Amino acid sequence: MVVLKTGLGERLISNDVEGKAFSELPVIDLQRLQGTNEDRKALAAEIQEVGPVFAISVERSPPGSSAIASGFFYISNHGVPQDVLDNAFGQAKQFFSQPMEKKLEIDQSKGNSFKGYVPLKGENVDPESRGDMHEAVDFGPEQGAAMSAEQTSGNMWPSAEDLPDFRPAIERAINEILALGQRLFPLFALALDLPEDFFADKLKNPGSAMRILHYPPQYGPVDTKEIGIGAHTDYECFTILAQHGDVQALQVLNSAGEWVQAPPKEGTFVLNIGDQLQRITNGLFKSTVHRAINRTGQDRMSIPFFFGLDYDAMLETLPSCVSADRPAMYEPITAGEYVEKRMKETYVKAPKAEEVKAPKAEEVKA
Ligand SMILES: O=C(O)CCC(=O)C(=O)O
Ligand SMILES: [Fe+2]
Repeated sequence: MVVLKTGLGERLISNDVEGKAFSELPVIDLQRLQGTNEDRKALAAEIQEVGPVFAISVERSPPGSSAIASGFFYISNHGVPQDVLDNAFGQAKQFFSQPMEKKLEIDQSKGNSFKGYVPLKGENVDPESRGDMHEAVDFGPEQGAAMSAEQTSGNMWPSAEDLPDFRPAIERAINEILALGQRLFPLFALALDLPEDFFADKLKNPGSAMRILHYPPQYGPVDTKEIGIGAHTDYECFTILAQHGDVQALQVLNSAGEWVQAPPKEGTFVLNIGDQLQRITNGLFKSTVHRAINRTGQDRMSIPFFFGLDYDAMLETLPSCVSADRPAMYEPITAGEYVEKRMKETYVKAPKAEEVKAPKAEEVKA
């Protein structure tokens, strides 16, 4: 076991690379989201239940804590049409297949809002690691807010001459998944025994981002300090993750500190809880530690959508999550300030990226 430092404290993790085989991880069927109040309450109860069964965290919990939901499940019947995701992945493949100089036309360092292209090893989510073995391109909702006065909200798009269908496909995916996040949030309110619309005034313009990731395969012995994406928690309230095809790479930390595989499941997204929900619930909802290692020999793509509160909303501990033996653990901070701080930590530690190349199978074998 080794200690992982996350943005919200330390967690113990095993240093096994392969991870435990996939065993029953919960699938929550969202069909009933459109149903009666009773249907939605029953769904919220399912979200409460995944906590104790799939307690992800072995973090040193405060006295008297009991995780309501520790944060990792699949969602089915989510209402995002499959063709929206297929088109987004199709366009993503075309984007990543371009020559490096084309991709660097929208290099993230050209803007100041964490949007645009990030080459292999251009970021590093785990401070103990040496850079993540993926390339990525980041976008936000077109009408999105900036995280802080220092920043803009602007997206950078590849040229319409090179990739004419890219922007419409990606914007459609952003809009659909953003709307799914808005539909899901009331369930989390219900799971906290709050009125469904409790968070509505903090979700007028959710501080959100959608990434498209490409993980080249890694061969031979894999150093856990140089994997697809190092062990980390996400910064927002929850992440809605689409995985492309049938390529297994995502691993989630279970309560024993072991890595459990989370393979793609047709027609589902993976949903994991992030730091903002952990903060406002005073740790009742756990921000799930996860990572990705692509050892399949195939290229992998995924699209995480990070759904957070409005950047100007205050992350304040809910009074119902505080008690005499469970004092508030986190200082109030705006959602934008929190995400910006975590993003800056992620990018500054990465090595300079220009010349990092994915290893080829034959080079490793030689
Ligand atoms: O690609 C994946 O499966 C996970 C991506 C991820 O954890 C992230 O971008 O935060
Ligand atoms: Fe993540």
